[in-house]
Amino acid sequence: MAHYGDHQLQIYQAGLKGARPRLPMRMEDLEDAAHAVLSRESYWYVAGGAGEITMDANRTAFDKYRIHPRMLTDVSERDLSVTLFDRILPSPLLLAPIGVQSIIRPEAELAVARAAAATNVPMILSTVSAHSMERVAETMGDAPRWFQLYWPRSPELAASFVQRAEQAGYEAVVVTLDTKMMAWRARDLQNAFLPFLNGQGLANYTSDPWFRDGLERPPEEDMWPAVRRWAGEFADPSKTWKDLATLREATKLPILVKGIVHPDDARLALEHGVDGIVVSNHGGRQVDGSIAAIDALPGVATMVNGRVPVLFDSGIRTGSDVLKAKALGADAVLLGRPYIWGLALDGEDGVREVIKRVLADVDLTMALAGKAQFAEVDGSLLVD
Ligand SMILES: Cc1cc2nc3c(=O)[nH]c(=O)nc-3n(C[C@H](O)[C@H](O)[C@H](O)COP(=O)(O)O)c2cc1C
Ligand SMILES: CCCCC(=O)C(=O)O
Repeated sequence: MAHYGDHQLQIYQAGLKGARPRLPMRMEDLEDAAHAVLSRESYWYVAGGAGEITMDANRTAFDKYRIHPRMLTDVSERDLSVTLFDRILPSPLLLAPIGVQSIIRPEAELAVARAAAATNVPMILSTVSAHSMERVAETMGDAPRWFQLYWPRSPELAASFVQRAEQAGYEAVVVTLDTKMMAWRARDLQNAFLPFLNGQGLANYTSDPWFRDGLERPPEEDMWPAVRRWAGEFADPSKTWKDLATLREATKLPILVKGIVHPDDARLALEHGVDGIVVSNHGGRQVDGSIAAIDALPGVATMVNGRVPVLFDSGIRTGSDVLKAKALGADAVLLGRPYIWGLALDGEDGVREVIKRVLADVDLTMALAGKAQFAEVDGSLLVD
């Protein structure tokens, strides 16, 4: 039986022929290598946060939780699969929605989509992608994909987005709640860099009939009216829980909410009929000084109590992070910045390689901790 961990042997075997890994193995070195090839503006747009306190805490908080390995269990046949919304996925990993990937490479989300499809890891496409959701879907065949919604001000545009997504074979809608506006981000302000203002990341808007209708000039001739309209449409700070009902009417797809860190919001989300929750603090990019995402997970998971899937992101870098998140109540996790470093360094191949490494690490760490089934990892994996 093939296992994700076999990737380890492939790397050693290539070494026998004198080949060293193309991408640095340690996550920190991977990020440093990406830093070296990207422009200052692009690197900091991805690496930066709303200050550094929560971004750092997202990593260091994992250290508080320690795995307590068990010996002499049969781990010869391992299974990392999870079932989400009736689809069996071979692993518990999804790609977090990351917008405006054209600042990294022009092929952007198309390269990521191909890597996701090749590894059967669902891609969650951002609303603010550089390529339209239809174009991305075309590159993916039947491979699983979800659509992340930045919930526009106009109900017409919101409905159009989710219906286009449904039409293009996206299997779930992830509504991001933590970005009603962009945080104060010192790195980007220092670089005076906001890629949307020169028209990047607007493909889903400029390809939308409703959005185009309201423009005095087509974006192909003049991007500025589209940018202005986007700035007005992007989000609506007046939205509240009751508005979820209008989204619910617009699509049959499962709706998840992303950005939940408080158990009371998990309760409200359930009361308003969501189909899943993503515990996330947006990688520390929105509220600096807020709770580390992994510390928010147990309270949310307890509140949800298995009624809907709970996903987790913000700080996932290694196999043990994935296992800790599962032990603390997540059904699956989203990988964020690391795949962007893979994209920066080696395009589609780089993204695929980063995914394979994380999954190899999950597989080996799980086995060495004494578990054969990811689905069976629970709180008993951790030191009390
Ligand atoms: C450059 C960048 C762009 C992002 N764009 C989006 C987005 O368009 N939609 C969204 O819901 N989250 C977005 N996020 C947040 C990610 O989905 C995810 O929550 C975050 O990256 C997790 O933190 P980590 O990458 O440090 O693990 C973005 C994150 C980064 C780094
Ligand atoms: C306008 C916000 C878009 C991208 C995003 O979510 C981020 O940069 O964190």
